[in-house]
Amino acid sequence: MTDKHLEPFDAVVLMSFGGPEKDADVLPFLQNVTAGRGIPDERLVEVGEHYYGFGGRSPINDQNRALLAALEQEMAERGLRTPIVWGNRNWEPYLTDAARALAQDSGSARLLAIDTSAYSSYSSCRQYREDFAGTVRALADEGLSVEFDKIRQYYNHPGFAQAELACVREGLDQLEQLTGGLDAQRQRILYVTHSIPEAMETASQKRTAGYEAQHRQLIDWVTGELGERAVLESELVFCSRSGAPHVPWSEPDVNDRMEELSEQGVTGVVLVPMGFVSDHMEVKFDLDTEARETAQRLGMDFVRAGTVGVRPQFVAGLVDLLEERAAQVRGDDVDAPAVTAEGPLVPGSGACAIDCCLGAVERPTHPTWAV
Ligand SMILES: CC1=C(CCC(=O)O)c2cc3nc(cc4[nH]c(cc5[nH]c(cc1n2)c(C)c5CCC(=O)O)c(CCC(=O)O)c4C)C(CCC(=O)O)=C3C
Ligand SMILES: [Fe+2]
Repeated sequence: MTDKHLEPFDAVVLMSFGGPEKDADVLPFLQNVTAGRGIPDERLVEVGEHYYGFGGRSPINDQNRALLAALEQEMAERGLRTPIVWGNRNWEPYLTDAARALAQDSGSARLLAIDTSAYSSYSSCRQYREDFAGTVRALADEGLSVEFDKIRQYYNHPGFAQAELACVREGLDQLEQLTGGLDAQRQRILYVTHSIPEAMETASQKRTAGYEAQHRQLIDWVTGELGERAVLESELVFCSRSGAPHVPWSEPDVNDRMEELSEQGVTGVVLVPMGFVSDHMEVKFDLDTEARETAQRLGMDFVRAGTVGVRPQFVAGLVDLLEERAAQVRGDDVDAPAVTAEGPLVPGSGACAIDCCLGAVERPTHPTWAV
């Protein structure tokens, strides 16, 4: 096979949230996450307990190690020789350290980033671009020149969408096995994503369909693909709200909705964590622990569907997106497939422009796409 490179990039960076690895990491990690964000202390204590309950170790880092290895393998199989590294916002390995290591030899590096979040919002897109800006500045102070670009938000890329569809199909199979058959009257699919503040939702609508609407578009696509298997009604619910009680966040909460549905005679649910690419702490605690307890209390049949994780369609889709972005930056003609009406959210276009997902506070982002 001939060697290929993702020209003009020197390396790929898998960019994620980061998480603690042991008890002693939990507090400093939470301080990193919440610096200046106005999260009530009670909420921090509560979230700290979630991590201590899992030995102080977030599942997210091992999941990123697995994703990194899967991406490496997929790139190698395509003959792509561009190196790939991993960097985080809130814990080691930090993005700035990963970028420094890449730039140290030649004094500069041009990096193409994958973020581990699929939808458009400040938390899931723009904030990562602020991190890039922070790294660019920090390394400039050290005399190193780094530049970032990123792949598009991929909630409607066929790779992610097909992998999500596979998760839903498996979840339905499990509920069917558990209860002896799917029952349109008494069972529901609950698609779950991370709740965000209403102001963040509004900001996400500036240049795209918006965070919530993107989830709904993908749900509609999945429902269509399920065909005759689309027996159960489905809806979108939220988890992991963390703001002060008087600040509005996306609703309904998954537990509240399960209570309501139970009162209406629903006896079984499949939870599909479509807002998370792997089984993060939110999935392990808020769904596998808390929502499962809610189901037990209500006497409901409960299935938690998988996340896309390292499913081959998802991993191959991410590498397709690397090739797509590199081609766009080179100015080559390239197909940008998408399964929903919004179409591909091309970086640098309106979908991910300088004011995309910008809320009340403006902090510098990188790349500083002007359009
Ligand atoms: C949309 C979204 C995603 C999905 C997109 C993406 O993946 O990026 C996401 C991911 C994650 N969030 C995570 C952890 C936390 N998020 C917090 C706080 C917040 N999240 C928010 C939103 C999101 N968060 C928001 C609006 C806040 C309020 C404060 C703020 O505006 O920043 C807090 C503070 C305590 C609390 O209040 O919960 C923690 C500890 C972890 C790691 C989990 C692990 O360890 O496995 C992951 C992957
Ligand atoms: Fe979060």
